[in-house]
Amino acid sequence: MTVSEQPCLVIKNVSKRYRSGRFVLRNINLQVPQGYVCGIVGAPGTGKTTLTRLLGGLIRPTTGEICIFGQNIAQDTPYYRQLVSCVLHDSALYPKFKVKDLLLWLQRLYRHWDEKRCYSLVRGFEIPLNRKVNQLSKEKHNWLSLIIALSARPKLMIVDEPGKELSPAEKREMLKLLAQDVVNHGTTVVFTTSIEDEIREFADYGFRLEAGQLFPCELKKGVGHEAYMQPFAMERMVQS
Ligand SMILES: Nc1ncnc2c1ncn2[C@@H]1O[C@H](COP(=O)(O)OP(=O)(O)OP(=O)(O)O)[C@@H](O)[C@H]1O
Repeated sequence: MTVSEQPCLVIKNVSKRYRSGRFVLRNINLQVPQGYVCGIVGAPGTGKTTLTRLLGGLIRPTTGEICIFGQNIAQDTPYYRQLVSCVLHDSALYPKFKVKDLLLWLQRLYRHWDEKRCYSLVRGFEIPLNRKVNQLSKEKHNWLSLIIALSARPKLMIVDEPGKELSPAEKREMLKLLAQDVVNHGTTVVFTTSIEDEIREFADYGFRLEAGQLFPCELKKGVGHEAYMQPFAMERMVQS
């Protein structure tokens, strides 16, 4: 397998049990190739946030391993942190920073930070630069989290229920923005949702999370996202 064919994300036999309870995820296997959108749909409480936090390296699997471009994320290297942006639906940004100071600080932190794009999105979504993060509305905070994640120019974006707290129109806009990033920059996107139609519209490949396991969703390919739809065998993504 050449480097370009190497999957962006590989989840191998991953299970997760919190100390206090049952297994939330059971022996999950998934491969996501570079430059595709993978959507995971699940009812409330099925483990979407748990999976997102595992992929973002925020918690550790009970068993199994997660590799990004062949590297196990348990090693937690700065290299990996530059490759991945993880946005949780309740992500908290530094509350006391003014937006402009936060962006300047992040710009120094991320090697591939795209300043031009960042300010263009900040202007486009009318994020007030002089306001403190904790004075932003929930909607603006949501947008800012996504803008920051995109501006870091990650190879892999992991987004937990994008736009969960936005209006349906804004939520669509957010999903479109993510899909555009795949077209324009070859980013790989993994997002979760509780709405199956979003998977049908925005994902190249979709999976249903149920009883701790992933099952492929039937997608009507070509509906609204022909531009970034390319043939790929789904069997290669889920291995049982
Ligand atoms: N830190 C934790 N400790 C113990 N149990 C937890 C913890 N976090 C989540 N859980 C449990 O794991 C299960 C899955 O939760 P999770 O938040 O991952 O699901 P979800 O699909 O994201 O739900 P929602 O759509 O409501 O956000 C739930 O039963 C939840 O109570």
